[in-house]
Amino acid sequence: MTVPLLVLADVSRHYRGKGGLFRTGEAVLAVDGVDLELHPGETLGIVGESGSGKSTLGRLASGIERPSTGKVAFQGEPYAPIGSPAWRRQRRSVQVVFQNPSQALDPRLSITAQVRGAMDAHGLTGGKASAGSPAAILARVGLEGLGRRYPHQLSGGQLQRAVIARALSLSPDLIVCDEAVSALDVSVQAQILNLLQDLQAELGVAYLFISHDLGVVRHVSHRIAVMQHGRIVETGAAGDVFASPRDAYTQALIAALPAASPAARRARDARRRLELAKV
Ligand SMILES: Nc1ncnc2c1ncn2[C@@H]1O[C@H](COP(=O)(O)OP(=O)(O)OP(=O)(O)O)[C@@H](O)[C@H]1O
Repeated sequence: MTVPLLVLADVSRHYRGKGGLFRTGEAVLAVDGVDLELHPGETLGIVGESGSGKSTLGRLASGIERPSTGKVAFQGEPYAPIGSPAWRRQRRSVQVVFQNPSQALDPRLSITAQVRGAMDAHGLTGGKASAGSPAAILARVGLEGLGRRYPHQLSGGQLQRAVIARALSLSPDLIVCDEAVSALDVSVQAQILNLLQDLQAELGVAYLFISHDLGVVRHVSHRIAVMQHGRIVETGAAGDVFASPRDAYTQALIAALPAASPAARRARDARRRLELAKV
């Protein structure tokens, strides 16, 4: 067994309720006693309905936010105080890809300038970059020849490729993908998911892959953790969780999935006919 890249031990995060200074709102327990481990080169999918705490978990896992209680360790160390030199090193190793790439990019800079800027900020340009030149990285993610373009000159899929390129330029060990393909058309989603998988095979990067879309998570994950009301209610190998979900909530999520292929649809229809015949 490899040493875990990321460990969350009994991690909780609460937020003070709405209501401002003079009115007391109820506190929200967004993440409630979560234990999980992520190994180098692995993809752990986090699924659950809206408000189940997935994004909060992603922020805790990436060190952007700190737990109210419990411990988060990345490469065996707790995240350093935000802004410290140690934190900057950790920030390089843990990258985050959010849902909306146009918000993540600077509209005033070309794509090449944004990748180079990220590398410069971490002292990775001038031959020190293991990921290669900005042009090589952009080519690797399918943006060859497009580096001089500005964000408004790219499609949604190309923008997300640019965000991935910027993350890759820092040679991260972990990329937290928070609904990274949710805003894209289904065919573009598939291209980006395939790109992420190819990059993992080549570079050994691990993903914490957060999505409300079970179909997408099934496609990319080695293991899956199912969240409900801030807690992990089920975790296991992706195939096992889908083939024989133990928790009633997971079963309901899977039952709500549209059958992916005509063969799967035919099998489901046949099961339904059998069930009807029993009545
Ligand atoms: N900064 C915050 N301040 C107050 N409450 C918050 C904050 N962030 C999240 N919450 C609350 O914590 C709970 C979990 O939210 P979170 O965004 O983590 O869930 P989610 O599963 O990612 O949902 P979605 O898929 O809709 O983004 C929700 O009740 C949310 O309103």
